[in-house]
Amino acid sequence: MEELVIELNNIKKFYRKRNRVVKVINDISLKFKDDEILCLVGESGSGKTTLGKIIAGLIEPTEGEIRYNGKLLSQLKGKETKEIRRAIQMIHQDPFASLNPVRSVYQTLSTPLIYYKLAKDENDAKKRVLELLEVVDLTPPEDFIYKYPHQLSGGQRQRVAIARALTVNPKFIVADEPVSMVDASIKASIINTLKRIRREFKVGFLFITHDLALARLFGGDGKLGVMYTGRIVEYGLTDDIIENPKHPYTITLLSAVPEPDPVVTRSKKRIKLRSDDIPRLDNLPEGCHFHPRCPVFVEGKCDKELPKLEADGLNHYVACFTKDAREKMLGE
Ligand SMILES: Nc1ncnc2c1ncn2[C@@H]1O[C@H](COP(=O)(O)OP(=O)(O)OP(=O)(O)O)[C@@H](O)[C@H]1O
Repeated sequence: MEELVIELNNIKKFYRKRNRVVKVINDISLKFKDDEILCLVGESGSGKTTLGKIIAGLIEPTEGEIRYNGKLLSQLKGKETKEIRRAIQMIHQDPFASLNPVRSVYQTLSTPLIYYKLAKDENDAKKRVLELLEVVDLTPPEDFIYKYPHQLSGGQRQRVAIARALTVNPKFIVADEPVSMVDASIKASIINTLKRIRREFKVGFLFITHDLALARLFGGDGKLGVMYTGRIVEYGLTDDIIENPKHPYTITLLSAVPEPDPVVTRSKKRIKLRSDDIPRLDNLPEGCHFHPRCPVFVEGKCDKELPKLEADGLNHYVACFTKDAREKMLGE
């Protein structure tokens, strides 16, 4: 496969809980190539993980379609399906849960190599596993290859999970909050490893995080999608959105990012929302989902109509009726 184009058209994902419908993803359309860097940010419960799993083909949408190089998963032949599954790998949030406790690092990493016939024999598999451990900065690799998960720290386990994703030479990696559960002191070092992997292997990423500063650190040169209640409310170039946010929710998120300089932090305008409550996904408000909290909401409009994600500038898309939200919220 030369190039992989992933296309999501009007994706929805609903779960039924008792008698209620939980609307986790509410009409998302996106198109991107496997060499792109996309970050998804949003509060807990906004649907980031669910969207990541849909992209990786791990869960099916309730409505809408996902196409890989123009084809639906259901239209792919056996070999093609296997190829897509191999091309898109996922790194999960919790390195403790994602590794099998009774399998050594060697067993974890050699199994996919053998399954996909990427290693000729055991010797070849061992050589490749040692190389992969070097790639994820577990050095010297001989010290790690026969260890079990309980003998590794959280950060080391996450590095093994990254190596596992790399075993099958993926084209695109969905990294779901890959450093949220590791010690603060090693977050930056794992991010640096991922950035090097991005460059060296020319692999694209969907990087999921609730932390805008981290999105910028990893994907400042890529694109950013801001999610709220299962919708993308702002989408565009990461640096552009951070410098020039247009959606009231993005503006609010950015105003809450701490600055390294305490003087700047103190001088930053704190935005007062009309409410702090995130709407329930089984009882979403009519109109714009953000309107009950939005400081610039327009009565009779925002509580009645759901704004679409539309172009507002070059490569910048916003789902909001108010075009000067920043001026109104920050006085800029
Ligand atoms: N299998 C499921 N059944 C019912 N509800 C689910 C299921 N999976 C996810 N949800 C709900 O969907 C919502 C979005 O979950 P998701 O994990 O995608 O959000 P998220 O933005 O990644 O949040 P977090 O940062 O906390 O992981 C949550 O309210 C969650 O409880």
